[in-house]
Amino acid sequence: MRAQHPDHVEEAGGHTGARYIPGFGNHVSTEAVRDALPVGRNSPQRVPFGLYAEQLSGSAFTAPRAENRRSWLYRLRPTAQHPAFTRYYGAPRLASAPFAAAPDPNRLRWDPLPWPDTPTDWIDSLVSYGGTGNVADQVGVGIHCYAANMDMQRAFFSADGELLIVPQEGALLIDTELGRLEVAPLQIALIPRGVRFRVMLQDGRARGYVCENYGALFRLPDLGPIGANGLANSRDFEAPVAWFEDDAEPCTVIQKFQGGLWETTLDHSPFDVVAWHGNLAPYRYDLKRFNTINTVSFDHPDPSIFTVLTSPSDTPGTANCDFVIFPPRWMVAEQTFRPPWFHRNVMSEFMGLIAGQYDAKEGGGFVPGGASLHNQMNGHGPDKATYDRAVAADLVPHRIDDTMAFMFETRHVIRLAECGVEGPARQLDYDDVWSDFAKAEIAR
Ligand SMILES: O=C(O)Cc1cc(O)ccc1O
Ligand SMILES: [Fe+2]
Repeated sequence: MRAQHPDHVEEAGGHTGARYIPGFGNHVSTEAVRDALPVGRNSPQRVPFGLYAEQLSGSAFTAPRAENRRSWLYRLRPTAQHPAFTRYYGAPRLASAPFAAAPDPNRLRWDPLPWPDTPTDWIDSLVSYGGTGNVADQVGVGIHCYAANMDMQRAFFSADGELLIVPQEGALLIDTELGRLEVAPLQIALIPRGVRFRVMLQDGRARGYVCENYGALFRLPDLGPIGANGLANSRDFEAPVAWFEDDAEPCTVIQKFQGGLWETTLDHSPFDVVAWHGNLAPYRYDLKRFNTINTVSFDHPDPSIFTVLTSPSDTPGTANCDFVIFPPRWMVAEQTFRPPWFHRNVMSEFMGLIAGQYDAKEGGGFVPGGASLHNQMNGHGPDKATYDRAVAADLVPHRIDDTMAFMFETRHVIRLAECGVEGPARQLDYDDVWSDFAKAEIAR
């Protein structure tokens, strides 16, 4: 199976055979079998090889052109060919907004999710920490973590939103209907709503974070005065080339639909798309390619300068969700308190740590795989160890290295799922990181 098309560049496949097409939201064409892709029309009377043409919509048909996202898939069998879905009662800790618990204003922090003690695949391992908005209104996000130790032998899709997957430990091979993605820690994957996929664990086990975006599709942020280049560059997002299985083994497909899980069993592989074209695709992106921009004079810029992807809301500049990272960078600000400042934010902040140490929490407690939540208007910022060091520091240029924290920042208050409230990983002493600050004394 080899993708052949003159319109795009394809990198050589690694040991998994995954190959990629660069560019975010580009209109691409890819075929795993020569001449499988119809030319000049989306739905010819007779598709090459008798393949079935199917449109996959990521936006309403009538969405403005700049917002319009869809792809055409050419497959061995129509997706419609499946028995009825029945309720699935696995993945017991996966849930959707709105969550019933009363919104909690407290600052919260969690240790990493423990590894499962029985074989657990990616889908069954998902634990919802919380979410915003309402899945039924296509507003808000679900925030989940996974800690899995078994390859998925089945396929999954969320009808409720696109999935931003942030691996923290263990590389993933994500087989999707549109092709295969290799995604290691410090890379991310973005899987469109409805696209079926399965997650294989390249290192035997894997842990990470998921933002399930019920709202407007993630896109690159506007750059304003930054100019035409910078932050996450479009060309560094990679879509997979077409890849398919011609497999008559039964395959269970699980879908998440309005918060509920449903399953059916196909008598064939759902990964049977031989060719596709369009601008709705899964992507991977290497966070190490982020062009980090920061102050070269004074003061600590707002963290929006580190936005990788944004899902806008109906109010300009006020995101349904921003995905923000805190990558390695030089700190050179003069006469400045360099770490994150104390603040209260109208937006709500869920943070995770992929690697290393976060520059607001030198005192410990926020470790790779862990998480924290600072909801709307609730004060937070550097811990005491960070503060003490920063006010005493000699402000020579200093490189923050070997680190990668991230934030899902949303305009809506993050309500906790049951596992977020009661999960064994919840730290009960988080408030203490701010309890030891001495009162400032006014000299009279
Ligand atoms: O709270 C946090 O640690 C995230 C954060 C970082 C920063 O540099 C400025 C604001 C902000 O919310
Ligand atoms: Fe913050």
